[in-house]
Amino acid sequence: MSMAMACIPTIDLSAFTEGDSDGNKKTIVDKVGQACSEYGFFQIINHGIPLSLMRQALDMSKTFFDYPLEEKLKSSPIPGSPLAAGFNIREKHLTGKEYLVTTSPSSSFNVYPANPPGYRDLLIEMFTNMVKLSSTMAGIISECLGLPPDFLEEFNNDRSWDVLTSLSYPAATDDNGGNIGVAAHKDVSCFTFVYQDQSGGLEVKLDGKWVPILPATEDALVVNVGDMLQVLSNDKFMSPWHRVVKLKGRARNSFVFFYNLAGDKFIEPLPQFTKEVGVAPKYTSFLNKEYLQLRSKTKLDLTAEGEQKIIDVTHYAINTT
Ligand SMILES: O=C(O)CCC(=O)C(=O)O
Ligand SMILES: [Fe+2]
Repeated sequence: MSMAMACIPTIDLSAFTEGDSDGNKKTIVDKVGQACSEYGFFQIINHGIPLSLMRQALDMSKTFFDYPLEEKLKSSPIPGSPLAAGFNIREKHLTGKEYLVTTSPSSSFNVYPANPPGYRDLLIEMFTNMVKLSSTMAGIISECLGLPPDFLEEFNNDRSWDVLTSLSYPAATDDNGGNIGVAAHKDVSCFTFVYQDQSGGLEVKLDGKWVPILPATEDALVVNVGDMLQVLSNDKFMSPWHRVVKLKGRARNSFVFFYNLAGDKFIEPLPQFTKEVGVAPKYTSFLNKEYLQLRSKTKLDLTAEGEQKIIDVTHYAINTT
């Protein structure tokens, strides 16, 4: 276990976030590329998001989730809102998990909690910081795929589909639906950032075994590849199976940012990984929104052990045999 844990690298981004020589940037690009193709997971430090902001956001998030349900329900999503921005409690009876969704500050659908005072501003600041970091990461990932540095950001220049989720998981007890907080799944995003508290609980499946991803440092962010990068890169990068287990005696809080592709985009493997290199595409073209809808119908939390029940992006795989 400890050997496998050591495999998931922690990558120092300071050459990108603080300005540094191109030589150091190249080393980072190589490390990210290697982590993306081997594990689909890595952690980043010196990523430019201040620890004080992340701490405050996590603290206020705990305060918010500790409120009585009636208070939290005041921030319920506007009916018909596209990304369910606001307080959600969908699978409470199964996992005890609650979450608050924030989308782009320019969206009119966001529902920000009125309390605790200042939480709204912190959510907006977290979102804005995550977007800025995702732009840096999109550049790094473009480069490690051998694409021009601005490729992904130009391909995916609509930030209205990005989602910041603040999550609250209760401690595991014998009577609250077992130990699963989020069942095994792969993210539908292009890539994802996770800011987790010090509890642990996030796990990635490597060589058939669940491996914990403990925060490397208090300000470390976990990064994982999502389905969209898997499809665009024609499987050069794979979206990893992961899950969250609840911990005995320890509640858990996290912030997750999904750098998503626009819903009205048709997605298929890029010519750079197919036509131009003489490789057959592994996926048919599909409308992202359609896939997101399919996925939102599958209840991740209902299938604690059965990852095979979840519709994933292999739904669009071309059968080459
Ligand atoms: O809460 C976490 O640490 C991760 C949750 C997760 O995997 C997800 O929401 O997709
Ligand atoms: Fe996930």
